[in-house]
Amino acid sequence: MSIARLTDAERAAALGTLPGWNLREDGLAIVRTLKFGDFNEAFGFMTRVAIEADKRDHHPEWFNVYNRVEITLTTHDAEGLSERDVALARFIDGIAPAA
Ligand SMILES: C[C@H](O)[C@H](O)[C@H]1CNC2=NC(N)=NC(=O)C2=N1
Repeated sequence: MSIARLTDAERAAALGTLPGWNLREDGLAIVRTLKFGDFNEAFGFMTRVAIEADKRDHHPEWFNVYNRVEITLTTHDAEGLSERDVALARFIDGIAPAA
């Protein structure tokens, strides 16, 4: 199933509503780094994201060391950013610790 890549205008509008996220250099993904108190908190968060991501069939690319989680969201099917990335970013923001 294919999904549309956001237009430049749609992408800019979405980023304006996602202050924690930055556009990757190539413009094809959004990224956010989160810090937690310790590994247990970080992995608990990752578990909640993983369960939701699997329900959505939309999965993050991520990297974890101890209390740090770097998340990249992109849509392979769209070869870039889609509304599914924006939706997952909003879910993540909803369970992320206050900055
Ligand atoms: C076959 C399967 O539905 C696809 O590979 C899904 C799974 N998870 C996915 N996750 C992300 N981030 N992008 C995708 O395009 C994607 N596609």
